[in-house]
Order: sequence, then structure tokens, then C-alpha cells
Amino acid sequence: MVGVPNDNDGLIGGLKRLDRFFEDLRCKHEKPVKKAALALFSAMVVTAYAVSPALAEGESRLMFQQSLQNAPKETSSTTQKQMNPENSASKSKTISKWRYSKFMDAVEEDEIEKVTFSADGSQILAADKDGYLVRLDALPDDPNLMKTLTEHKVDITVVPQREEGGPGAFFQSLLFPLFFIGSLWFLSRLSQGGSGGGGGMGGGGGGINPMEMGRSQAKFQLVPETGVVFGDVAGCDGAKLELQEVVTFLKEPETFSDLGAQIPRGVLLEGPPGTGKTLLARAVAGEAAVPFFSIAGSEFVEMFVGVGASRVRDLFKQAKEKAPCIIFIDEIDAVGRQRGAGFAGGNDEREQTLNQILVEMDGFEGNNGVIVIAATNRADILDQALTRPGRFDRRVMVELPDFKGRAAILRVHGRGKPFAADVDIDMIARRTPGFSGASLQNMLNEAAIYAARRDQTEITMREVDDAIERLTIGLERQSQGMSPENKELVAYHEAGHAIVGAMTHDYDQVAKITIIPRGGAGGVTFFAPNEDRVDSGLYSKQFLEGQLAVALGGRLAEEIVYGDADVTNGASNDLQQVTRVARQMITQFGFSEEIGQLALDDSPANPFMGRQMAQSGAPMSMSTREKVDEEVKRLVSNAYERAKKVLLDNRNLLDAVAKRLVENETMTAEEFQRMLAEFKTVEMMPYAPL
Ligand SMILES: Nc1ncnc2c1ncn2[C@@H]1O[C@H](COP(=O)(O)OP(=O)(O)OP(=O)(O)O)[C@@H](O)[C@H]1O
Ligand SMILES: [Zn+2]
Repeated sequence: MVGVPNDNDGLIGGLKRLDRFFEDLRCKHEKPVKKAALALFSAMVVTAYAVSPALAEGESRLMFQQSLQNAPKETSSTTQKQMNPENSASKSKTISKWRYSKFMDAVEEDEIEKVTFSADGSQILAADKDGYLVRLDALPDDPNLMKTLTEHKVDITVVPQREEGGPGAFFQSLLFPLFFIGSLWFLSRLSQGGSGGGGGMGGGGGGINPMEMGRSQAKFQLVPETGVVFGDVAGCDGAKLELQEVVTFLKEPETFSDLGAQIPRGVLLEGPPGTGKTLLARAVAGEAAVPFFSIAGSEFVEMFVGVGASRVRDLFKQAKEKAPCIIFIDEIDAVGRQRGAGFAGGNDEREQTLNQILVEMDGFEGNNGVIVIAATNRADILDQALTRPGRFDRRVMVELPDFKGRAAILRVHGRGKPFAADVDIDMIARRTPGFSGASLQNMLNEAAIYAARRDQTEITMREVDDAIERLTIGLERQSQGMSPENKELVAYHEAGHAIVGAMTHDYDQVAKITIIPRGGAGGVTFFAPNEDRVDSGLYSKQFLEGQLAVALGGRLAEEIVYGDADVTNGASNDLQQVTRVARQMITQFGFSEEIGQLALDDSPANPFMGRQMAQSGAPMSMSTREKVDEEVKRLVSNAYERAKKVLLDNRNLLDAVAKRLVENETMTAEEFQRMLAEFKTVEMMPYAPL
């Protein structure tokens, strides 16, 4: 794939808009589903535990059912009791929170029968012989845990993560109903008029309790001291560097205000799920030793209508009292999508909440020491009001880790895990392109569980392999966990794009090449768009011809290296782009002598295919259509020949770049320029029209 920055808006803007339209449509459908689920919960709250597994997805459903099968008959009745605030004693009977030592003692006494790990291994739900449930949060890193559990014949299961880095099925299956019951309980208290008086449910303690409720209806969590530092976040060096500045702002605000410098109010962390955005935000708080308020965007809007905005007010009020501090809003896209987008207008509740966030951020006077960090993996759908100066005007990218990053993350999460001598961290890192930090952590945890099941005291490469395989199958993209052959093929493909680009007159500079899969693409070559061209929106014939050759370069490289038979369908995006650009050149821009300076209507000949993609212009006769087709073919095949010559002439360069890409997965502009200087055998050809 050739990087998007290269695709000027005029060419593919329409398609992008179409994508967005579908995206909106999809998101519109998600909400009702969630609402329906909520309604279901309220109808069946008495049997909430039985319901929850049915709503959880896939495998986790089965596993969780297993772990509940032994729950006593009274479970539902105690659940019911729990809703009654008077009966707080019975709460401890349903699911009590235990300390690790107490839990281990119970295991030693053979009192624990079943244990279910959350996907990230940080939490345990355990059942004793009588079916009483016990919950453990924040497990210490105990290398003997698995061994002890197996020795005492405890049945171990793990709830697989529903999606990479997502909140995980564990929360869905266990905590959500709990939380829901908690809310009902809270409502019932409200209706009894007993709204005051602190003492939220769950007893807080450290503030990591997801059910924590403060005095009012606020549902955010407050962690006075996160204890996380930058050292706990592996890789993401660029992001850490940018965030270091925020830490300094929080620690020594005077230095900046004395100089009249504007202190940032909002930082937007953007990147795919599970890449450590939350972890980074906690690390900022930890490094600056300030309190950490957090809430998920969805929590503003999902529970009750009308409370979102007041929740925001409350959150900011409390934060100001505790300043300096960090407010972290996860999944900001849940409240921050563009307002008024879509058919039936917007969602009022959501918009009110968003407006309130904007109002609060605008209301920050001077340096009040509150910095808002928000995270999203859909920065593209955010309301522009959010990213305006004075709001989330700093954007920090948190990308999927490259090879070095993955190795570092594996080292962090491999600490305290007994690996056999055959386990090679670098090798694991090589085998896991496309894995996020969360999926790597998850994978190691799975491997440990496999080892425990196999009665081993060490984790060997076999368990690691099995765990990678299991997660890879679970992940939707087949290119994840690429085989070495595939990796090389993608490397050649991207090297092909880059080299043809570099060898084309007046073309954009290569900005970055990566073979880390993203979106639907196996790899991407980014070109730095020429600003004049972007500003003016004018693209020369020469440039567009170059674009054709560059787009063809990927597949050509595959063909040259692997032969005709082995080229893959990986270039279908490129070919679509080629066809689109070539047709536009001929029917819209008047670049073909044969057709002349005409703007033609290039919509499909078949009226039933619709004319929504129609371009304005003269209708085409059959013979003109044929001529256009011929011209497109000629243009593309000339571009193809040109790209082929470039790559054949510079085969050494192609091999060298591909090899380096296989090793490092990403290549910077400077590195590419260096290789170009070192390996190119033939100079750039002078421009000649295609
Ligand atoms: N760079 C990293 N270094 C160490 N651990 C990581 C890293 N990235 C992710 N992890 C692990 O994965 C877990 C999940 O990451 P985190 O919740 O911070 O991701 P996120 O980007 O906020 O994801 P989401 O978008 O799903 O909220 C972390 O608690 C951490 O254990
Ligand atoms: Zn390509």
C-alpha cells in the first residue's frame, strides 16, 4: 500500500467520505445493541449472574459459565439481597475481595477449587468448594503462583480478551453485572433520599475499584498515587519524550508561568487499542507525583440520561480541588465524535456531555494545574472543537510497537516468569509484528497458563508458540504474526514503492517505510507531501504519472523477486488507486492527446449501477468509452514499464532496502536516503511523458 498522505483529497476524498459514512452507520448500530443489553440486564437483574455469561461473547461465555457452575443456588438470592442496602453483610458472601496472602493460604489448605484469570492476568476470580466467589485485584508478580495452583489441583481457566487491548470479557462477564447491581443499589438509595454521606460501594481502597462511586453520582476513579513511571512503559520513546514535558509542567509550573508560557490543557493520545495509552497517562501522573482522575468516555453517556454533563462538572470540580493533577478520559471518541453527524441529528446526551467538557476546558484560567489527557483510537472521527487550540491541542501518537519495542515490552512482562533456556525474546519479538503491548502481555500470560496445565515448572518455546498461535487466530487480521516469508514479501513490496518514488522526478520524498501491518494493509510507504502541491491542490501531469509508477512499484517488486506466479493479491489497493488516477487523468484532466481537452462523465455505463459516483462532464459515446479504456491501458502499461526499469536497474538497492526492512520493520527518511546513496546503481532518468 502506498501511504495515504500521498493521496491528495481530490483523488480519494470521495472514497474516504464513503468509508466514514459506513463507519458512522456502524457506530450508530452499536449503541442500540448496548442499550438493549442494558434493558435486558434490568429485566433480569435477579439472575444477573446467569445472564451475564449469556451476554459475554464466544469462548469466554463457556469458560465463565464453567466457573460459575459451582456457584451455590443461593447466588441469585444473595445477589438480590445485595441490592438491598440494609443487608450489606451479605455482600461479602457473594464475591468478597481477598488479599493475595489470604487467597494463597486458602489454596494451600485446598479450599480453592477453581480459578479464572482475567485475560491480562491482573485479576482472579476464584471459587471455593462451596462455590463462594472470591475476587483478587492487582495480583503481585508471583512466579510460584501457577506452580502452587497446579500442585493443589486447582482448575485454571482464563477469560480470553474479547478484542485486543479492550476492556476484556472478564469485565463484561463479571464486573459489568456487578456494576449494574451497584448502580441499582445506588438508585434505590437515592430514592430513599439517602444521597449524602460518602462511603461509596465497594469500599474504594486505592481507588482502582471499577465500581467506586464518590459522594455524588460521579463515577470516575481517583488514584492518589499511580506508582507507574515511564520505566514501566516499554518502547513508545517518542511519546514518552513528548509527555515528559507535561510532567515538567506539573512539577514546576512556576518556571513556565514566570515566563508567560502557555501551559497545555489537553493532550490527546492516539493509537490502536492496547498500545499503552492508559499506561502512559498513569505514568505521567506517577512521574509528576500528582493524583490521577480517570473515567471512560462511555461512562459519561451509557448509564442514565442527563447525568453526563453534571458528571463532567463534578469531575472537573474535584480535580481543581486536588490540583495539580491529571484527568484521564479514555475512549474520548464515545463522547467526542463529531456533533450533529449522521441522519437523525446527534445524540443529545452525548453532545451535552461534550459541550460540558469544552466549557470546562475553556474555563481553565491561567495555570490551574489540571491537565486533561484523553485517549482514542479513532482520532479521525473526533469533533474538531476538541482539537482546537486551548483544548486537546497536543496530539501524541502511540503506535503499535516495532521489533525493538516489542522486545522491550516482552522483557518487562517476562519479568518473574520462569523461562526455559530455549526461549529467545528477540525471536518472539520477530514473530509478533502487529501485536500491541496488551496482546504481548496477554500472550505471555497464556504461555504461562499452558505451562501450568502441562505440569511444567518452566515456560518453553512450545508454550510461547501455542500462545502466539492462539492469539493470532483470535485476532481478525491474518497478517498478524506474519511468517518470515510473508514478511520478506511485504518488505520487497514496500521497498518497490519507495524506490520508484525516489527515482521519479519531482516526486514527493519518502517519509517512512513500515512493514508493521495496519488497517487493512500489510505495510505502508509514507511520502511527505509537497506543501506547494497540497496548498494549491494542483498536481502536474508529471506528478500523476509518477504516482502511477509508484503505486505499481510494489507489485512489480514482488514480481521481479518471486516471479509472475507468486505475486500476491496484496496490491489490490494499489491497483485501485492506479486505475482511478489513470482514468481521472484522461477523462477529467485532459491529459490524453487522443481524447483531448474534454471533461467526460465517467460514471458506469450501466444505469442500474447508479450514478452516485458520477463526475460532471459530457456523456460518453460507446466509441469514446472504448478509446478511454485504451488510453487508460496505455498509460498504465507505460507507467508499469517505467517502474520495472527503475527496479531492475537498481536491484541491489531493492534487495538492501528489503533486507533492512525485514530486520527493523520500519525505516526512517534519513536511513532510506543513506541506503539510496550507498546502493543505487543508476541515476534518475530524465522526465519523458508516458
Ligand atoms: N508499551 C508498553 N509497555 C508495557 N506494557 C504495555 C505497553 N503497552 C501495553 N502494555 C500492557 O498492556 C496493558 C493495556 O494497555 P493500556 O490499557 O495502557 O492500552 P490502551 O492503549 O489504553 O488501550 P485501549 O485503547 O484499549 O484503552 C497495560 O496495562 C500494560 O500492561
Ligand atoms: Zn502497496
